[in-house]
Amino acid sequence: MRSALLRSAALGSAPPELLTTAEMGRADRSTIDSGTPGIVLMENAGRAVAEAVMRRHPPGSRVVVLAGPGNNGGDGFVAARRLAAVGFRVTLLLAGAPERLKGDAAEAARRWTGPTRPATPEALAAARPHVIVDALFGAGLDRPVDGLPRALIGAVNAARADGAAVVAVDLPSGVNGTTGAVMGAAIEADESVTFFRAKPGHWLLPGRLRRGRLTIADIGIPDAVLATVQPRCILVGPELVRASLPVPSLAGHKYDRGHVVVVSGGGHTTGAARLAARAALRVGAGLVTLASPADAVAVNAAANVAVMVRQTDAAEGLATLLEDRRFNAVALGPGLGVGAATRDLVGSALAGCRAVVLDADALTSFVDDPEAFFTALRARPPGTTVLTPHDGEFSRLFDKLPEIHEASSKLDRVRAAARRTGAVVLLKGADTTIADLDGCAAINANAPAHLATAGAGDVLTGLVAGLLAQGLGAFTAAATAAWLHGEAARLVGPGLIAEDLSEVMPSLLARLIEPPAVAESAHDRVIR
Ligand SMILES: NC(=O)C1=CN([C@@H]2O[C@H](COP(=O)(O)OP(=O)(O)OC[C@H]3O[C@@H](n4cnc5c(N)ncnc54)[C@H](OP(=O)(O)O)[C@@H]3O)[C@@H](O)[C@H]2O)[C@@H](O)CC1
Ligand SMILES: Nc1ncnc2c1ncn2[C@@H]1O[C@H](COP(=O)(O)OP(=O)(O)O)[C@@H](O)[C@H]1O
Ligand SMILES: [K+]
Repeated sequence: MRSALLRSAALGSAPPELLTTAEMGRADRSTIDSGTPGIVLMENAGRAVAEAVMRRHPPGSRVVVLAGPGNNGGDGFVAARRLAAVGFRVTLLLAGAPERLKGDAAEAARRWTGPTRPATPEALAAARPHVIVDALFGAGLDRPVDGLPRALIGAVNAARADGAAVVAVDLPSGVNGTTGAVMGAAIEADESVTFFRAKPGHWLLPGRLRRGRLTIADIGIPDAVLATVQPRCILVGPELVRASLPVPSLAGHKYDRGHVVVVSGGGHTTGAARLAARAALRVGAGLVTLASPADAVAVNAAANVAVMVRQTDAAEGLATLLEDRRFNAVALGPGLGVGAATRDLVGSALAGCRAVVLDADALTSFVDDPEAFFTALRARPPGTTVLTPHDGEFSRLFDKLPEIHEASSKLDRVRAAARRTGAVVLLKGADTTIADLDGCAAINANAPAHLATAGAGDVLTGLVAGLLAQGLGAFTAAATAAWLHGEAARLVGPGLIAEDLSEVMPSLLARLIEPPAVAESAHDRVIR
């Protein structure tokens, strides 16, 4: 399933693969080794940057190209030449000595025939630019910025605050393309023009907040290099979701679409499980049952119609219920409370091979002895378990582990957690990140900020469970659910409350799922 999702990446219109800076380096090298000279790639990159400037600014505008000492600076020299050729008033400021330029960047500098001045904050301010092309650092940024580069970054941001537009080459200087981290200081761009594929740092926070609009330019690197590079991370998008969503068969029945059990909290905390249960049903599970402690049965029964309610007393009750193998996905955590009773319920759910999604209190209940929990998770069949922590739950459970403590990005933290638990881990947020045991990862970035509202996470748990019940593997279910969740929030818009998310699911799914072709009958023709 997971590999199907990664394969289906090729079907989408916006390329979903996200390349680390190391992977991008391999893509460049592989293209160059196949006969395209590096200077051709650089010329194409610089032209794409110049075109981005031309799209929004008239000739005659004052442009400062701030070029750094590497190939990012080389792209800047090309952009400067192209902009000057069509009437832009270009000032080229170089950070570093011209004789330090090497290879393609040195060649691009030779092709620039205008003056090259030393880059200083004063020179930048004196040029009074309408537009700044930020070609200081791109993929080669490998340490925190300090000294002159830091002062230059400050000067660019000050000029932007005064009205200059900033177009970043590849990445805003100071943003790490692989991790999205700001390395000491970073430029704030209005647009970033990157090449071949986006990088994780364009989508992970805080990099995403610095890059402005993202333009991905074709610079002549063929898609075929992806077979060599084998990227391990994708951006979830509609094409991937469309390819993964289960389509019910005309000949099928509700049990073909799975039966979800959502475990309810006690009489005063049933809302979270109800939100999850309704979402599981809305996303297409054939049946959903709320497993309720005795004191919650009445309230759950009164508040549900299509969702069924069964009394299940504690962990033993859940274990007995789950002896019926038709219950093929279990969701638990929301509203359960933290403690031994929840740990026991999780134990009942994890026994056996049905799919399980654990959220909220089902995670927090294990913070005092995470190792026992991880051992139980690792014993499960691969691709059957999803954990959906928010930042707080993730930190409580994982942050004591050195490999997670030391990870340099959200992507690496989630990958390390997935490796440690064997489960698919989905770490929520504006840059929701999902990873599996093998390091396959996905970032989902379509969620609007108003999705951060009480109960939204419970709905996500239900969506994951509903998709697991319909047979999706854990990675695909988690990635698909995250995108549907974000998109539902966008459809509802500001004012969203968690209940709304499930209610827009039908119109959202209708846009994604092609109904199966129905054989036309004679009767249909007569009526027409
Ligand atoms: N490869 C290709 O064919 C193509 C590549 N393309 C372009 O190349 C870009 C990558 O180029 P790149 O690898 O040369 O790295 P780049 O971002 O210019 O920076 C390296 C320089 O910065 C320096 N430096 C780093 N950190 C620093 C710090 N904190 N503070 C101070 N200095 C620091 C570092 O210095 P050093 O470590 O040597 O002291 C080195 O000199 C990529 O983003 C894209 O725009 C396109 O043209 C398409 C074809
Ligand atoms: N700034 C944000 N932008 C977009 N989505 C967000 C943001 N912050 C949180 N979310 C999303 O909102 C949901 C909140 O879930 P969670 O924290 O579990 O809340 P609850 O426990 O109230 O259900 C998650 O899906 C998360 O990804
Ligand atoms: K840059």
